[in-house]
Amino acid sequence: MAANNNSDPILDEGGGGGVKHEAAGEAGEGKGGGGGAAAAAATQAPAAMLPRSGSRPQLDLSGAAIHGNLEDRNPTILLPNQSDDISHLALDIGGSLIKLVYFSRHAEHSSEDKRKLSTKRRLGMLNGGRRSYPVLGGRLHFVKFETGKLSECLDFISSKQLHRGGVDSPSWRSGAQPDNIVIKATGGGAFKYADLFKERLGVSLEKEDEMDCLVAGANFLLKSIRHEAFTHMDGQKEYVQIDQNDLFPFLLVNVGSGVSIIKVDGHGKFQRVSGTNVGGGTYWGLGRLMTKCKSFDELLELSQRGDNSTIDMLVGDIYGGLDYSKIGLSASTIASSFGKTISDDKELSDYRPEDISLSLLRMISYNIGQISYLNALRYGLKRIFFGGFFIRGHAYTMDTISFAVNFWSKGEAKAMFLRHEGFLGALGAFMSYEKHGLDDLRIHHLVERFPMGAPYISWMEKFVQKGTQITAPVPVGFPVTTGMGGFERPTAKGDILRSDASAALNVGVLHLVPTLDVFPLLEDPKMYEPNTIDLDLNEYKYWFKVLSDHLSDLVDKAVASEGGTDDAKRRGDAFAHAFSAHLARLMEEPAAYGKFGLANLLELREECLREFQFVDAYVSIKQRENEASLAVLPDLLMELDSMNEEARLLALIEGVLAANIFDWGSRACIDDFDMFKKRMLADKKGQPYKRALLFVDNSGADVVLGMIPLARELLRNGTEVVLVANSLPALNDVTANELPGIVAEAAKHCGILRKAAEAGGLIFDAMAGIQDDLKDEPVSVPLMVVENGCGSPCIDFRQLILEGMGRSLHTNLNARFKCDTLKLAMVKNQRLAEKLFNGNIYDCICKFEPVHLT
Ligand SMILES: Nc1ncnc2c1ncn2[C@@H]1O[C@H](COP(=O)(O)OP(=O)(O)OP(=O)(O)O)[C@@H](O)[C@H]1O
Ligand SMILES: CC(C)(CO)[C@@H](O)C(=O)NCCC(=O)O
Ligand SMILES: [Mn+2]
Repeated sequence: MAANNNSDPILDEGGGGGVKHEAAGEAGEGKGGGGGAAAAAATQAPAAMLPRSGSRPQLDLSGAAIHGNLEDRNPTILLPNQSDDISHLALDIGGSLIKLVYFSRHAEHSSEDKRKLSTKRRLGMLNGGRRSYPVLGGRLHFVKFETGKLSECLDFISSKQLHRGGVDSPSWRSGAQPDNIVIKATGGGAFKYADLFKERLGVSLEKEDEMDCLVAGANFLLKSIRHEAFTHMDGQKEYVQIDQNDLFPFLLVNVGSGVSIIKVDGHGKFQRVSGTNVGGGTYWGLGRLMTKCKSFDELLELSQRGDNSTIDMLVGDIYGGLDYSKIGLSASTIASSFGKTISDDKELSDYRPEDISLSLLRMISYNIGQISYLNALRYGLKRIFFGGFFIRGHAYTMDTISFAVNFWSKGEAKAMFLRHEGFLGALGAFMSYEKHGLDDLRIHHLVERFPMGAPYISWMEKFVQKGTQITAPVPVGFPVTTGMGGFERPTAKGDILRSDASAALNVGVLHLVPTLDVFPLLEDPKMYEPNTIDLDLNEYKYWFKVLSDHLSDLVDKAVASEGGTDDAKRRGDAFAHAFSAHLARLMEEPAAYGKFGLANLLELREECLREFQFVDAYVSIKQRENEASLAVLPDLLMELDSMNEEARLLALIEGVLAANIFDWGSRACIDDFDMFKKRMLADKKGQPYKRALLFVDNSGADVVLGMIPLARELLRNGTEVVLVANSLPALNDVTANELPGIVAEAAKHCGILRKAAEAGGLIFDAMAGIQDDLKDEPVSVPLMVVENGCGSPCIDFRQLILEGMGRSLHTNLNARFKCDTLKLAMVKNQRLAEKLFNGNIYDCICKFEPVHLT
């Protein structure tokens, strides 16, 4: 039988089984599947399309008019009442920083030709004028500016035309000048700078209450963003699982320039119960005066090398080196911040700026923690969420606040932090646009695809210029907390303070993917975890090395796929820098972006490529492999047809697994083939599967000689087949756009495929004029193609556009479904084979999991 000779070009360790065995030395690593494919079959047909939310922006065609020359072939159509492209920007203008949240819709890729578009139309991917191509939904970006540099912010808005809905918006393209653009804004600056915005950008700021916005933003984040909240104690970050039904009440402490303390009882139900004027502005203000630091980050960084005992009066200083244990104070506890400076006969310049900064930071953080606790106590609250940019993701700040809360509450109350810490108000203002209908977003509608950080994406041009300056953050010491209310002096190991540029990597660009939903056939969506193995630090190191080793090869391919132009080279460089920065960031702190599995890591790379406008790095490689495989398909089909049914089924499964390399000593580490065969042969006796979902993986032999023949067998048995493929290119994975063309080619050699593809609307009269004998092929069940909503080598079933089973090794090996499931994969990674099965590279998995009817 035919060899399944292709492999994932980067991920598979062996560089491919069978014919194209490029020696195990090729460093790629496996996303797992040789066939890498899996099929799920349901005796009940699942719902074809998930319902869309009713409150999404609708296309408002009223008053539509042609704008420009009527003789043009494609004149711009002006939709004066189409508002959802406008409500794209919201601001929070605080005393120290301006925060922007803006939404960018993805335009159809200009490289997308008409043929592809018409394929999509046929596949129902264009939905009543609204794009449903998932990654085209849009993104939420987060950017901040110093309030003192307001004009930079205005330039940014203006250069991106954010106030007019972005450069892709109809109003921008048509050159229309809506005379009354209104932008939601909160924070004091919404009042203070309203005139300036009108003057410079011609926009009116619609003021939203600051506290309303803080609460709306916090509630939204806690409800919709996975791994948003975390605790930080003794240098350890831990994500908190938020129970949606048990979120309220909580205390929200926003540490901006000043501090607001709010008791939150529900959506829109809250009370500002306290505040303190000793906040972020105090630390930065006093710090600037006393240290001559030029930036907040510089001040924070200084603190990391500080020793506050030269400045603070400690309990031990007062008690002659002793603890005051009777009231629970250790000798190292600060008795009086800055107290030591009263007795020394010293000038400011005699103190180290490092020590000053640390004393200040401890004083203010501790104080905020303590006041927060007291307010929690007032209302009997156990959970305190801290936001605001004073936190700055800084380990020592968070540890100090947590320490104070923990110490004074005797462990009763918990301090938690938010990844989007400083953007609560801006997000709340953004949410207040009623018309955009984001209010009912559920957790899987907003996918933090990967956190490039706004500066990287939004100003790619800038990034490209500055790319080489972005260096991996340098670890520096951070103080470790000890018991009894005190902190020891900083030790050499520990956390880091990142430059502002790389700190932006902390916050992800949120992709709004309105059509995504949880796969309805998952047995238990709550318990579902796509990643088969946890990435501990060792695993991380291993994968980072693999990905780093492949980077230059990938860049070469990506640049070549864009014609090798200077522009492509520039983007290739920028991609390499950005991706390396992410890897470096994750190496230091694997949890920096929330819990991060292998699937996320691989997706990050794909997303990163797309950010730098590499649409499909493997396009020509995929084409070549498809053509080569299609050329041998007729022979394979003939060979298969000459076999008896049992032998054919085995050959088909082996075909998916590239089983010819069994000869080289590989074995099946999971082998449920006999069970599967039994079920399949029972098909014949009148209970064929109604529908099977085949999750296809690689282009070339994998899909053409593996999955398509398997699909054909199912069709022959009367089972409808849905080929589920990636929505966007990822490595050499076949995409939903490419599949119809491949199926049409394959159908030239096979009546079963042809009739089924016609029944499924995949091909129309493709064979008109071609005569062959279809008498033996009474198939009328359809063969269909759907996209899965993914653009990654792995699949997360919480984020799927349609039903299906998943790639079956790195992700989903352990996932359980409500339908019979067959997971087929070849383990093309020695490490994984050993870890999971005590097996070897090229071992195969044929895992059949029937649903046991009870
Ligand atoms: N790059 C930065 N520049 C200035 N301050 C920063 C920076 N990064 C973090 N900070 C800290 O964050 C604080 C501002 O936080 P935030 O943006 O949440 O408040 P704000 O909205 O400006 O203030 P307020 O809400 O009181 O009006 C600063 O006072 C400072 O302590
Ligand atoms: C005045 C605001 C609300 C402006 O954001 C903030 O800076 C703050 O809460 N300051 C503390 C004021 C107080 O309650 O003492
Ligand atoms: Mn603020």
